[in-house]
Amino acid sequence: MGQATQTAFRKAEKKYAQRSQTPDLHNVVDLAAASTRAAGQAVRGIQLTHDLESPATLPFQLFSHKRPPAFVLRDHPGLVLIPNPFTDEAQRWLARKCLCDCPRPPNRTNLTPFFNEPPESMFSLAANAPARSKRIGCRSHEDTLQLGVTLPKDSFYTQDELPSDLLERLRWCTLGQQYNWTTKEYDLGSSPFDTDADALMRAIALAITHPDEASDMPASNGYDGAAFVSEAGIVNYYDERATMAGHVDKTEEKMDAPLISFSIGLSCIYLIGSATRDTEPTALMLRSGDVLAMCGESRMAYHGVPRVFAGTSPEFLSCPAAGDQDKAAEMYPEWHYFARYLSRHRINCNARKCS
Ligand SMILES: O=C(O)CCC(=O)C(=O)O
Ligand SMILES: [Fe+2]
Repeated sequence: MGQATQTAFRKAEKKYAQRSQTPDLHNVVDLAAASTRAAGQAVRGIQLTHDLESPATLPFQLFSHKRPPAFVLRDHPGLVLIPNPFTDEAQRWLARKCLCDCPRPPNRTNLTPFFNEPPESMFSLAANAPARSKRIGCRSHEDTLQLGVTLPKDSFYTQDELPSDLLERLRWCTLGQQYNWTTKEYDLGSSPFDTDADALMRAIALAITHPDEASDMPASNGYDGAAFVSEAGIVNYYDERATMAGHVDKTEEKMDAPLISFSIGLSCIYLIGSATRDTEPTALMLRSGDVLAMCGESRMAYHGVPRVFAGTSPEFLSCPAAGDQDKAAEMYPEWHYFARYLSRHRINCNARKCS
């Protein structure tokens, strides 16, 4: 696509993706850096309408405040941002969930069509002494074709591989109703949505219900959060060079419910535009723990991740001993495996109600 026909969204993607020099972050809305244009002009504070309650099943607090500060973007009605409401232990627990519990059968991953994935996640295998040296078998070409994808050109996907090498190629897993990236439909059956993750998403949906009642801003979220259930979700795994191109999530049958997400690990630039690629998007700095909800108008908006920033994972994730004393520790591999991964990756977990 030539310069003249490039959309405003694409231009912004290129600007933040370029690596030859540090991108100009002057216009990035960054709630943790008060010096940017963001703080005063781009966002407006809102009151959460319900307390953020931890699921009763958890032996520790998920949220550091019941009513943490929350914001909407003035130029993007319906985009709600709750800067990291989690305790450090909760972030570590969420990371463990996203790495050990989510990317395993019956949930599908980007590796599913090519490898006979064992019941454990690649992360758990890579962190386990006898398992880590055992190669995972690749599928036959017939099997791969039957699973509805084309055969890869990269020979990596046509030979047996070590769990640690597969982990480096893990890009996504699907939760609940399984999304088919080829047909762009939820037509690959369903697996149970993790109950704790669903409880967390519901707590957020409830807390952001009607935040604009008392203001003259356009309603940012008229959806009744009590009706929210996580029916489908995606966990995205980004290494330091990974990006997600601009898109609209519109497969869901009904689009009135918010799309809710949290991110763990490295910071990133998140672009949020409008219903067309022709509007210049707003760039947000998303940091570890940040919660984003796309409600109302912004549920239909183009968005993407053109840049992940190396070296930005917080100490309580990237320090090898950080999680050794956590309440969840005994169920999972030693923390130093997570620390190594989280110091080089960003994880985004999102949930949608489809019907
Ligand atoms: O990684 C993110 O923050 C965005 C993910 C996303 O847009 C998606 O999974 O549809
Ligand atoms: Fe998306």
